[in-house]
Amino acid sequence: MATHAGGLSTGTAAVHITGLVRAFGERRVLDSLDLTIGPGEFVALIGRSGSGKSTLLRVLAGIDHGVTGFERLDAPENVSVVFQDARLLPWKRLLENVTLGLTGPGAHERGATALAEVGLAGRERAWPVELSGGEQQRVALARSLVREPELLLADEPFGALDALTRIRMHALLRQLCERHRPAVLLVTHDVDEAIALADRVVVLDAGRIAADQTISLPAPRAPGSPEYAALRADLLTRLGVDTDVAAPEVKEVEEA
Ligand SMILES: Nc1ncnc2c1ncn2[C@@H]1O[C@H](COP(=O)(O)OP(=O)(O)OP(=O)(O)O)[C@@H](O)[C@H]1O
Repeated sequence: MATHAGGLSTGTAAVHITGLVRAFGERRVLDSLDLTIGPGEFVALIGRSGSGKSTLLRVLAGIDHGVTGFERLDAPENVSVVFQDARLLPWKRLLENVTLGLTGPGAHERGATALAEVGLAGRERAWPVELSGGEQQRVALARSLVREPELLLADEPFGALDALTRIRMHALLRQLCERHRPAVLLVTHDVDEAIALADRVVVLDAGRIAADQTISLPAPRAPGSPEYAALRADLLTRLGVDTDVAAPEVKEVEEA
């Protein structure tokens, strides 16, 4: 991508954006946006529908080439993206899906190891159609991480999964990120998902980062503690949600 500096060295930020503008016609969806993500840092991006989350992700992924302007736009060249749907090639076996485009020696072994890391050891020769939605997303994660990206971009990766599978995927993603240490930008609508996973939660509003909250709660971050409830309520308020309606379970905890 022409606007990417690429190839940042260790110790500098994985992502460094200042003054980013992305307009569609007259409408500035991203408006002088500033954001920095450190190496290995896990940042969750939340914001109202249409606030520009996916647009920002597409810019960083190099998929959106229509950036209107910026002062600085540094992102690594080695970026992997995971979407809500796994986007596996149905005519290729799992191992081929994971290793597609991989060059260098040991691609086969690296792919098999990645599949094992996501709990799919021995399924290398299976076809995507034989897998559940959650299993397909595991393959998508393996395909992303086998490339050892400096930056992992994830756009609602668990949005189509049932609640139980989503919780399992949270644990898996956290574990994989601790092992591979990519910088992560996770777009999510789910405030609880953001708090469960991220080192920082940033809120996108009116084209800019309106809030940037470091999450210092100890793991596992189960809802229930007053600190969790306060953080959740604060983030929901920033999203314009009435927290009295949105968090009945928090009220019950407080009343108990
Ligand atoms: N190619 C395009 N042409 C015109 N407008 C666009 C285009 N892509 C996005 N937009 C507009 O930019 C705004 C931001 O879209 P984007 O998909 O980034 O929002 P989002 O925060 O990811 O939304 P959601 O949470 O609903 O997925 C929306 O109003 C959308 O209509």
